[in-house]
Amino acid sequence: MSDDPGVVVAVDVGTTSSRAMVFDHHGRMLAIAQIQQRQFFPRPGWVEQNPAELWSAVQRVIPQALKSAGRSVSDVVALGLANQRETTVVWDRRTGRPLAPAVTWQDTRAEPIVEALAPNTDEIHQVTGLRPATYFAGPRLRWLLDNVPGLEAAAHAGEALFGTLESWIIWNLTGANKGGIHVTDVTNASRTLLFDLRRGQWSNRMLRLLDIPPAMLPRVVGSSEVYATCARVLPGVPIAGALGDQQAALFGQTCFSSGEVKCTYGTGAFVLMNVGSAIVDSEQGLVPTIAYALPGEPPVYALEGPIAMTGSLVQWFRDSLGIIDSPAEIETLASTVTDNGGCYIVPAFSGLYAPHWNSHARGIVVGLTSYVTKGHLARAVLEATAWQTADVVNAMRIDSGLELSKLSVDGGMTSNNLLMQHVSDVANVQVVRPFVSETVSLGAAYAAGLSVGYWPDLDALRRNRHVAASWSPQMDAQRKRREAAGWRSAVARATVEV
Ligand SMILES: Nc1ncnc2c1ncn2[C@@H]1O[C@H](COP(=O)(O)OP(=O)(O)O)[C@@H](O)[C@H]1O
Ligand SMILES: O=P(O)(O)OC[C@H](O)CO
Repeated sequence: MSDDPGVVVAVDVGTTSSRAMVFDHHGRMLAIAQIQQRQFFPRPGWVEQNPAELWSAVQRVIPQALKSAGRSVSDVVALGLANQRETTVVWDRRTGRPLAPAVTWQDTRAEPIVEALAPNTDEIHQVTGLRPATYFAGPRLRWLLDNVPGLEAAAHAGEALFGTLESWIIWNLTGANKGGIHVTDVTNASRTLLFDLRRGQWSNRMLRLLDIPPAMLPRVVGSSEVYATCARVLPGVPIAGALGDQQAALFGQTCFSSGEVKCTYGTGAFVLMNVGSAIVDSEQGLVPTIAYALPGEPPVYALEGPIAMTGSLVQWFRDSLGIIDSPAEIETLASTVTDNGGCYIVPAFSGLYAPHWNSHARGIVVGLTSYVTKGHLARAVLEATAWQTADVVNAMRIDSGLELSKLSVDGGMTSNNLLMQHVSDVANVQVVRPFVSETVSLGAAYAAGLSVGYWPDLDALRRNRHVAASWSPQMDAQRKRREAAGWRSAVARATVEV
């Protein structure tokens, strides 16, 4: 008899791509398959995706990854999911067809709905832990109910369903119109503005405030339990874990203890700190959220600083300005100079998220003189990510009263050494990158593997973690003070309403 324990498959439905990965018992990634997916920008501030395209990507990446790992469906002990959060999907219960485009987390069309919630901000904050913003799913669901013909009536009749992307994918994996289950994991639910963070259930008050028909809501489930078995793609395999991608990264980084912090650098950047079993409220513009919920245990909470624009500023530098041909080139260009030449870029292209939360702020480049070269601009692009991280980490220090000396990092931008050094310098932390940098998928795999007993406990996951690189603060204090003042002044100018 074989003593092969099998493999766990994880799928990460991200913003720019969907990926599937195959992991072994040591948490090693055996194979990855990835498909880029489109974003649509039909009007200023609108960012949509096609739910059918995302589901089709999932259907293709899973078999591709299994094939390149040399494994078959019968080797897969569990499937875990991670997803871009807050993105809103509505579909028809009978046909399984989407009733509208997916309205993504970056979309600001629900601004008027959010503004109308302003008088109730304190109460909303009390219930959901969140302050109204277009970032969260609930207001854009209200927008869809107002604007998609027939949706409101279908929702009241229980024929139209709402979900974030893990709901949509689980629905499809478990049989679409024939018996698909309609669930959402608790970490995704906590990002809707419809969820009572303390009670761990949908909030009747919020549903009334946004006038959301309860019949369209998914059932809330934990992050690490068997929800159902797949009817399609991986027939018979238990779907055993699901988390929003940033919570998955926290889990994959094995930040299981209170005070441990990670930052994932992709399109945007998301700093999450495990705060343990009690909600920590923020005076500093951070977002209390659910980190994960394991079976039979109370939920673990996190404090989050979402940053809207980091890697996407590098993409803009490449695609709109054409100064580089690939993201990796920005490091070479930035290394042609030793500092930013007095130039700062605040990438508030669609406002600023944490800790400023200013939806009127707009992007700004300050300090231009004839001295500034494209090398300085490249540096300013990278430094914008570092300073935004520092702003969030400093807010976390104040809210938590902790020193926060270590930051675990992952995501596409962490291959940039100059950037990682700058993060370490300006946030005054030791930056640590683990060997498996695909921590979103790893976290989803861990949640799924734990619930089927593939891994026995959190300690087994901690033992799988190996550090690949680390950076310690090196910048002299005087330069740091000068540059911090430059950044603060640039942010102040970006937030002046024009
Ligand atoms: N070497 C690099 N230096 C700076 N930015 C990079 C580098 N490599 C990738 N990026 C940026 O990282 C992002 C891709 O990271 P990824 O983790 O795949 O993002 P996501 O999960 O949001 O799709 C892109 O926005 C890209 O511009
Ligand atoms: O798909 P990503 O990596 O850009 O993540 C998006 C976040 O979940 C939005 O909150």
